[in-house]
Amino acid sequence: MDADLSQGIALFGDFFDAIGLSVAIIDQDGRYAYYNQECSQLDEYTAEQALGAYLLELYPELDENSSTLLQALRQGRSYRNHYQRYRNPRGKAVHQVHTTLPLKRADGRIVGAVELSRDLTVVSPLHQALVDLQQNVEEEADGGLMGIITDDAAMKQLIHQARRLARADVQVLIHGETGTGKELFARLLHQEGPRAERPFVVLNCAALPEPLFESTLFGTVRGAFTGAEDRRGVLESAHGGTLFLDEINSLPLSIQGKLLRALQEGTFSRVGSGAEVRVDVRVVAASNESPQRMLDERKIRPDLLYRLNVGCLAVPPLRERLRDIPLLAQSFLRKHGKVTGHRVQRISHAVMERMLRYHWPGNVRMLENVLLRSLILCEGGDELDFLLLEEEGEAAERRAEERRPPAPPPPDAEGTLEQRMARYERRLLVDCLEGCANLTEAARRLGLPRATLQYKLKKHGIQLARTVLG
Ligand SMILES: Nc1ncnc2c1ncn2[C@@H]1O[C@H](COP(=O)(O)OP(=O)(O)OP(=O)(O)O)[C@@H](O)[C@H]1O
Repeated sequence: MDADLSQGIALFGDFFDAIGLSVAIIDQDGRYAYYNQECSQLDEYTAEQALGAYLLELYPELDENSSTLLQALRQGRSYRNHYQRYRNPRGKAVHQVHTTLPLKRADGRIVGAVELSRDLTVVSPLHQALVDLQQNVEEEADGGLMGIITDDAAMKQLIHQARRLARADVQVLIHGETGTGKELFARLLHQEGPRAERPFVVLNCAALPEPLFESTLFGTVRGAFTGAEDRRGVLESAHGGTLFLDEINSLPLSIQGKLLRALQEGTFSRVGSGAEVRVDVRVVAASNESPQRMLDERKIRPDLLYRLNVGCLAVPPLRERLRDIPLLAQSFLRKHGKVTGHRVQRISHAVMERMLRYHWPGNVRMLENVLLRSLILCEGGDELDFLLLEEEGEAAERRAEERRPPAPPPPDAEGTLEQRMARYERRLLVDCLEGCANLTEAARRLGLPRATLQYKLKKHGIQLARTVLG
C-alpha cells in the first residue's frame, strides 16, 4: 500500500469511525485498506473479511465500470451525493447516497479511492410516506380544480372559461367524448359558483328506462300510479343548488318539453298532483354529441338547447392533448400504486410512445383503467414496461381501422342522382359545421362565400346550434 495512503488512514481512522457514515477506502490495487463499522452494517462483511480483499471479490455482481470506487481509482472520476440502490451480498435491499473521490498524492498520482455513504434504508419509507402525504395535500389543494389535471393550453383556457361561467351562475352545456372529464367540469361549475354550499345532484339520463324519467325528474305523490309513493324528484332535491343532467341527448323529447317549462317558470307539479312546486335550480347538462349533431339528429329540442346552452364548454379528446398523457399517467400510477402496492416510479420509453400514439376512444377514464390493469399485472420493479391496452385481437382490428381511410358516407340506394347528391351535400355541411367555431370558419373551410353557405343551410333545412351562429 502507498505510504502516504497508509499514513492518512492512520491519521484519520478515528475520525472516520466517529462521523456516523460508512467509509470505505481502497488502495491502488483495488483492495480494501479501510472499512468501518457502518460499512459492515450496510453490507454485512466484517472489517476482517473486507480488509485486504479485492473489491470485485467481495462484490462479484459489480465490475470495473459499475463500481464507483474502481471508477474513481482507475478513471479519476468523482461522484457527489450519488444515489444507489442495490442488494448487499446477503440479499438485503440497500438505499444509499454516497460521495466517492479519488485519493491523490501531491504530485497528482492516484493512490486509492474513498467512498462515504449515508444509509437511506431507514429514511426511505419515511421519505415515501412524506411524498404520499404531500401528494394528498396537493391533490386536495389543487386550486379548486376538482382534480382536473392538465398541462394543455386549450384545457387551461377551458378551465378559465368554466370559472367565469361558474360565477355567472348560468346554465351550461358541456360536450365532449365519453371519459373526457365532463362531470369534473360540471362539479367545478358548481363548486366555484354561488351555490357551492347547496346540493349537487347528478342524473344520468342514459341510465334510466323511459317510463321512469318523469317521476325521477319531477317526483310523485302517493297513488299517482300503482305503487307510487310521496317522493321528491331530482329537481326538488337540487333546490338551491345544481342539477347535472348527464347524457341529456338520451332524455325523451316529451320530457324535454316539460323540463323546459319547469326551467322557464321555476315551477312544476309532481306526477299525480296538481299542486305547484317552486324550485330554483341551476342546470348543467352534458352530452357526448355536439350541439349541432344533437339538433341535426333531433335528439334535443332547439328551445331547450338554447336555454341550456347559455354557456358552452367543449372538452377536447385526450388524443388532442398529448401533453396531458404523461401527466395523467404519472398521477394514476401514484394513485393506484398506493392501493395495489406496486410503486412503479417510471414508465418505460416504449410504453410512453405507445400511449402517445394510441387514439384513446374512452379518453381519460380508459387511460386510468388501462394503467390500473397494467399495474396489477406487472411483476413489480421500478418501471412500467408493458401496457395492457386491449385483447390482442381487438387491438389488431383497431389498428387496421386506424389505417383505413375515413369511411365514405353510406351509399344511398334510394332516389335519383340529384336527390342522393343533395343528401350527401347535407351530410358534408353538417359534418363541417360540427368542427367549426362559427359560420365564417365553415365557409372558409368549404371554400364558399358565407352567403352561399347560408343559402345552402336554408335549402337543406339545417338549424344551427347557438355556438355556430356567430
Ligand atoms: N383532466 C383530468 N384529470 C384527472 N382525472 C380526470 C380528468 N379527466 C377525467 N378524469 C377522470 O376520468 C374519469 C371520467 O371522467 P368524467 O366522468 O368526468 O368523464 P365524462 O366525460 O363525464 O364521461 P361520460 O361521458 O362517460 O359520462 C373520472 O374518473 C375522472 O376523475
